Parts: sequence; structure tokens; C-alpha cells
Amino acid sequence: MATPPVIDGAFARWLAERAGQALLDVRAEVGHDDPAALKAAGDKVAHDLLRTELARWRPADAVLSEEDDGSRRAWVAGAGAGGDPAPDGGAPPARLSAERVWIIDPLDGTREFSEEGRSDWAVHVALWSRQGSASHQLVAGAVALPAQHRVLGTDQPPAYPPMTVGTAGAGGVMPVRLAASRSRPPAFLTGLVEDVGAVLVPMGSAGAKIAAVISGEADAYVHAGGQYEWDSAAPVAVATATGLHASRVDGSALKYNEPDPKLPDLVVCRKDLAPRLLAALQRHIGV
Ligand SMILES: Nc1ncnc2c1ncn2[C@@H]1O[C@H](COP(=O)(O)O)[C@@H](OP(=O)(O)O)[C@H]1O
Ligand SMILES: [Mg+2]
Repeated sequence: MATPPVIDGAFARWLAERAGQALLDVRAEVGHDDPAALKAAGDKVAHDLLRTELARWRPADAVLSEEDDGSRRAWVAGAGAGGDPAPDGGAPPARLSAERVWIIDPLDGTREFSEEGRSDWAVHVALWSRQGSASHQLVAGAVALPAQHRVLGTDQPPAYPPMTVGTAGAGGVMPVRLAASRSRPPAFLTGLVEDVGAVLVPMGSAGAKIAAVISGEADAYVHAGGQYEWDSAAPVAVATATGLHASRVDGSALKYNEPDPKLPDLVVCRKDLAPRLLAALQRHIGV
């Protein structure tokens, strides 16, 4: 058995790459005839692999995974998970007192994974640390894009600004290329696009969209209306490691390993574009 890297950033890449390969194998084996079966098989294979390797190589760390039972429930002090009566006496989840928590989305863009020919799906592996110095406290992360044959990671942050920026978004001739969900775009998106003079780049997977901003295929990613910590933790770790702006749509800091794992909105873009985009967002979401 191969021994994984000791350094957390390289370990995150190692994990994401392996889960990504397992997902490619599942896609090839199961096929696309039954999308629901393919989604379920992909979620399970990637989650099991990540959980097993984390238990083996980082046994002292806590894990928050999309595919864990009860992962979406908020912890409410004195009330138990989600405000329900607490059958366990109300003990908080281990992650809330842990020094280090792996925040993982074994398969982001599950819908696109099940659609033949699409490459906008990803594996997210992020590490949150109580000692983390950035406001998001993410200290390592990797995003595998298996069908794009690439892995982005904090261990080797891509160059900033992206190579393909050109004059886009700088008030020049090129419009801002705005990546957004192809299936659940924010309600204010049409108004925002008109206001900023943007062109829309619809895509699946938060990881794939943030990867597009990191590599310069898009200038910004805006989301609102619902998401969880695992949807953005790893791509935000990589984006900020490269020098990109990442925040809530009201400009406030993204926070991870919170009692409530909901993190419903975010914006990721180049730093030079952030003031203009955040000002436009204020007009459209009324913050
Ligand atoms: N309104 C919403 N509520 C909850 N999750 C949402 C959401 N909109 C997007 N997401 C989640 O964010 C991820 C990216 O979404 P999209 O592809 O639409 O941009 C998806 O993760 P999963 O594929 O891991 O479920 C999706 O489930
Ligand atoms: Mg997701």
C-alpha cells in the first residue's frame, strides 16, 4: 500500500486524486442509463474512500462530509441537533471541539457527474484548523476535476492573476464572465448580469466554477440561495491561496466548522474586480 504524503496540502491532493479516479471508474462501470443509480454509486464510492483513508492516516482529526448521516443538521446549544430534543443528552458533534476538521464533498456536481460527457464535477477535500490564521481558518485544500484531468491544490497554488484574464472585467472592452449554477442560479442573477455588463457562464459544481475562476476561464463566481460548507471549503482554500477574493455576497468573511453547516452564498473573483462586484451585489440583494 502506498504511503500518502505527510504534509497536509499534499495529502489533500493525494486524497482528492484517488477519489477522483474511483469516480471515473464508477462512471465507466455503471454507465449513464440510470442517472439516479450512478449518482448514488458515485457518492458512496468517493465518500467511503475518503472516510477510510482519513481514518487510517489522520485518526485524530474530525470529519464533516456531505454524505454523513445528519451532516446538514445545525447544532443548537441546549436543544440538540436542529433544535430537536437531544436523545444523546445534547452532546455537541466532535468537530466543534476538534483542533482540526476535514471538510469534504466526495462528489460536488452530482447532477453533472450523472450526465454523459460533462466534466463539471469535482472532489473537494479541505482542512480547517482552530489555529488557522486566515478568517476562513482553512489551512489546506484540494479540488480534483477528474474529467478535466487536473487537481488544484494549496500545495501548489496556481499563478495569479490567471494567464487568460486579458482585459475582462477591467472596464475595458471585454465583459465580465460570470460563472453561476446552471440548475439553481441566484434569483437576482439577471439583474446583476445587466448591471455589471456581464456574460453568463452556466456550469455545474461549485468546485468546477471556482476552478474556472482560478484558471481564468471565468472572472467571477456568484452563488446565493443555499449551499453547505463542504460545497465551497476546498475550492475557497485554493482560491485564496492563489490570491483571489472570496467572501459572502455582503462582503463579510466566509466561516467554516460552524455549528450550522449552512453557508448559503459566496462570491469568488479577482481582487481587482471585487469592489465593483460587491457594490453591484449590494444593489441587487439589498444588503
Ligand atoms: N439552493 C441550494 N441549496 C442547497 N445546496 C445547493 C443549492 N444550490 C446549489 N447547491 C449545492 O451546491 C453545489 C453546486 O451547485 P450547482 O452545481 O448548482 O452550482 C451542489 O452540490 P452537490 O452536487 O455536492 O450536491 C448543490 O447541491
Ligand atoms: Mg457539493
